[in-house]
Amino acid sequence: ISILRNKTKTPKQNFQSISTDKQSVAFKPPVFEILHLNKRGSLSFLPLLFVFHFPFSIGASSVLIKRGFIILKLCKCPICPYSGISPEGMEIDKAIRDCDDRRLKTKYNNAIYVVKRALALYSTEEVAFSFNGGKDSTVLLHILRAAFFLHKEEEGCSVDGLKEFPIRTIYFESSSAFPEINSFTYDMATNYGLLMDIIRTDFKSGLESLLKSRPIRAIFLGVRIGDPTAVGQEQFSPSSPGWPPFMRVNPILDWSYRDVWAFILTCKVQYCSLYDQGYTSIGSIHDTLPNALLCISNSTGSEEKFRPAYLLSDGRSERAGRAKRFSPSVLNPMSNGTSNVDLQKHGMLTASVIAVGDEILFGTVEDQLGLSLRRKVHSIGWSISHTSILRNDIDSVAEEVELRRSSNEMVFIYGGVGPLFSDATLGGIAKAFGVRLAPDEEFEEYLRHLIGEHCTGDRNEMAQLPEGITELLHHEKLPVPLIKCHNVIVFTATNIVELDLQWDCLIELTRTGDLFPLLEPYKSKHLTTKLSDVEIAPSLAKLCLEFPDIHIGCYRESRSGPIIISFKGKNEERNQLAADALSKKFQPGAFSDINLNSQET
Ligand SMILES: Cc1cc2nc3c(=O)[nH]c(=O)nc-3n(C[C@H](O)[C@H](O)[C@H](O)COP(=O)(O)O)c2cc1C
Ligand SMILES: Nc1ncnc2c1ncn2[C@@H]1O[C@H](COP(=O)(O)OP(=O)(O)OP(=O)(O)O)[C@@H](O)[C@H]1O
Ligand SMILES: [Mg+2]
Repeated sequence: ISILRNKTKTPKQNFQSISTDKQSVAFKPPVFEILHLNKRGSLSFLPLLFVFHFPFSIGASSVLIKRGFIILKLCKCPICPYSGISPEGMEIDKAIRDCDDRRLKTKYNNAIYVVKRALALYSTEEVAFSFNGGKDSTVLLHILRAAFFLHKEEEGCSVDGLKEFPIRTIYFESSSAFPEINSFTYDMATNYGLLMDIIRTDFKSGLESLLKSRPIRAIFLGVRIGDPTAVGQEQFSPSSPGWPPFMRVNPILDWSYRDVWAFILTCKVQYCSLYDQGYTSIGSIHDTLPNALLCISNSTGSEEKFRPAYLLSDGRSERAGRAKRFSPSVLNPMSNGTSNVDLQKHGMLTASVIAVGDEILFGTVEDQLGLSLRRKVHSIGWSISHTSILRNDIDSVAEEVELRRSSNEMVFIYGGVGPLFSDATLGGIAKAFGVRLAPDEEFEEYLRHLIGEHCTGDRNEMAQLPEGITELLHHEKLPVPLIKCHNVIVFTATNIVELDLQWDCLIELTRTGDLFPLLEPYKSKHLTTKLSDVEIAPSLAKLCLEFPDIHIGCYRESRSGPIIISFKGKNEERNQLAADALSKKFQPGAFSDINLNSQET
């Protein structure tokens, strides 16, 4: 205003401020000053005013000027001394306090609480904010700014005049990011004075080098419970094994899709333009499309139009526009050009059996299910390539499932399914397939019948299944259906009787449906000998080459006792031929038949 007075050389009294409207919109509130120009003078000062003080947008409609008014709209500007974190951080707080959305208020207060606890635990230099311009990290940006302000206020420190937001911001920039995301991220950095660390390598190595150069101990992330990467995380979760050590702080972990949009719209904060074009969750340009559920169908066949992201009614479909991460051949192991018939003919199908449970791993309980399950799988003619026992840990399960599902036709997994904190199996499977755990209404219905009134917690949380990849296998004899996620079948059995029932139902469903092929069962033949291992070793090695279709195994029950040789194949005659071939290489009577088959079924 003083510049205006000087430029126009209008006496001070000629300008009269007739109204000041400080609007409480989110962030740098535009301040309107309407000045009344008593004596109409030259308007040439107006362009000059723009040049000299461009952060302010100056409106002066000719009508108004004729009537002697000039409107000055004083807005936020990155280089303007009025920029900074105060009082805008408070504008968010005020917007939430003034709204009537009680759920949003609770979510907001919890998120603020988490940030404030983190700021109490770590110094400002020790925390960082991982920002990618997405809607969730946009929400987090504003929560961080508000919480920082509140935290400093509680500490009795003033943040007035701070031009930069002191929590360092990390952005992993990638050439496959949407340009809109990139420019929005940079715009936000400028608008809010974010101190950016731009990293152009992958997350893990980028963080490794960042943590070497900065004293960062905790990183704020906009991860939400529905995200695949949220599986197993809490509001404070140490980074995973194999990652550099830091605390992942997830203040909006419990926010739903609706909560995110309620916040953005209530606080009227800016968000990336892609969300107005039907994108509901944004990955890379290679794997993200607008959400088809927001498509406005048009009969003319012209370009498709999409409604904005905040109109998506069911947040569970948030990631519908994101492509899944696995290849079709892994998705359907039978679709890699080899037909079921071919595979069956050659009896080449392999399965892995995975047990999940600390109690099994540490030997606290005897794992009878594993033995029984391996025999069952073998009895349908499948070969077992691997069996493993895992800790109750989502990352361990995810890693193993990912490895086994891609190298085997089927994976059978048991243990660790249920509502306990230690039940990591379904979360691990979800993570292995790159999907999130989401409440499943159908499964919830079964649980409702089963648990009924005994349920104290949120049944919805118990009924969370890997989203978009789960098939429930119903059988009238089963109180709860079996869970199949592509080529991974989950048994919920906790003892042999339950496993027997689940297995029998599965086989019945397989016979009637097309879950997986049932193959010609293996047949075994066993010989025993008192010859030493050194004596028989060369002949056995040769035999393996002569009978590649037969699995020839050799073991002993005690160091000094006889050796047992097993022949396992789909054809009894071939087993016999191999056994005869071995016997012929030694003195008659060196080997005798032994019947062990009763143990095998
Ligand atoms: C700051 C930061 C920390 C991360 N920490 C971990 C971690 O501790 N463990 C992990 O498995 N992934 C970690 N990630 C990777 C994410 O879980 C996830 O893979 C990544 O955000 C890519 O997700 P998208 O494929 O859905 O885009 C981290 C990512 C970021 C940005
Ligand atoms: N490239 C990245 N740079 C910095 N942080 C990232 C990056 N990608 C992911 N993050 C962190 O992980 C969180 C979750 O990522 P996600 O892809 O779900 O983005 P978002 O912000 O949630 O947006 P949306 O779900 O709409 O894609 C982000 O909020 C952010 O904290
Ligand atoms: Mg997200």
